[in-house]
Amino acid sequence: MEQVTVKQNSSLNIAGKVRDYMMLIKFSLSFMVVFSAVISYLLAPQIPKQGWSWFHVIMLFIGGLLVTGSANAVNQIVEKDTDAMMLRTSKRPVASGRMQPAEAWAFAIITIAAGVFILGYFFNWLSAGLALFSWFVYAYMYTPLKKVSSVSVLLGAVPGALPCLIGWAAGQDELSAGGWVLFAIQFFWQFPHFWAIAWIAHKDYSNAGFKLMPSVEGPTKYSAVQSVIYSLVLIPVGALPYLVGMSGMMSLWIVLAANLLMLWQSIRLYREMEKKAARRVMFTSYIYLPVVLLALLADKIV
Ligand code: HEM
Ligand SMILES: CC(C)=CCC/C(C)=C/CC/C(C)=C/COP(=O)(O)OP(=O)(O)O
Repeated sequence: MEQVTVKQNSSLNIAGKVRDYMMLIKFSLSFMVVFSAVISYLLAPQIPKQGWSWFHVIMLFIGGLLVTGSANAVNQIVEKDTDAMMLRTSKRPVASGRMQPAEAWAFAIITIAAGVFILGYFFNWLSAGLALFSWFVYAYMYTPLKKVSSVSVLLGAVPGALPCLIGWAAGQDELSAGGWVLFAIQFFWQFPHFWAIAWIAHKDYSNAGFKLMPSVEGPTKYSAVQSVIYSLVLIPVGALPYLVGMSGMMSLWIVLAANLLMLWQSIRLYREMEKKAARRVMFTSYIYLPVVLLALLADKIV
């Protein structure tokens, strides 16, 4: 009997540890961040010419996940006290005390080193350097600035959009127009994405002393109109891949439809001014990015 409980406990501990590390790297968010880098890599013109391999796709995914995971681990160490004050983040491993900061630091240092090496060795040092820069801006500039001013969101959108340029650079070994176009789409997308989340969690954020929405009062008409404006900006920006010759008519219409949906949901938020409407914008933002990126890739393959 004793033997069985020891075995059960150890498998429970392992499962708990895995769950903690998945939370430490914010797996779902990091997965999407790296997904955007991989699609950008496959969209780089060099790739079909050189031919692409599953090995390189997997190595880019692993390298990107290590770098992004490290960035999120540093973020959660730095924000452990404020994470503990918010319902949404209080169960995170470092904030809850299940994981010591020293362990999270060890993870963050090993993963950033491994991630940058993988990108540099299997792709090029341009993409590796960009990833390190993105890691630094997110962990050491955006994160500390969050409690100072909502300008932090503008700053955070840079590392948030850089995965597109990192993926492009991994394929092209240069920062050409296509990479910047993908960067621009992901850059502007982040504002309606995040402000919808901040709208829903405004009370949580204020309790922890964060000022992240366009207006200090949080969910106001001014904040809602910002989402409408950025959703409007996404319409011409979303046409850029077609205008620079990266994609065709099929994705042009799909991206336009996705942009109009984002705009419609933002307008409904402006009209209704309720959490329900903010939730619609948030879920639309989750669907928007994969739809747009996959449409651009499909246009290239088909
Ligand atoms: C200024 C930039 C951004 C900010 C401030 C931001 C903020 C957030 C926050 C606070 C959440 C909620 C996480 C949770 O539920 O605990 C979230 C969720 C998410 N974000 Fe963003 N985000 C940004 C950029 C991005 C980028 C660049 C991507 C991907 C390319 C992304 C993808 C996601 C995904 C997939 C989720 C859902 C994760 C989940 O449900 O656990 N976000 N974001
Ligand atoms: C390649 C590379 C290193 C990319 C940068 C990493 C990265 C995770 C970018 C996402 C952008 C972002 C600001 C997320 C929100 O973090 P948050 O701290 O506001 O979220 P939280 O409140 O849930 O902690």
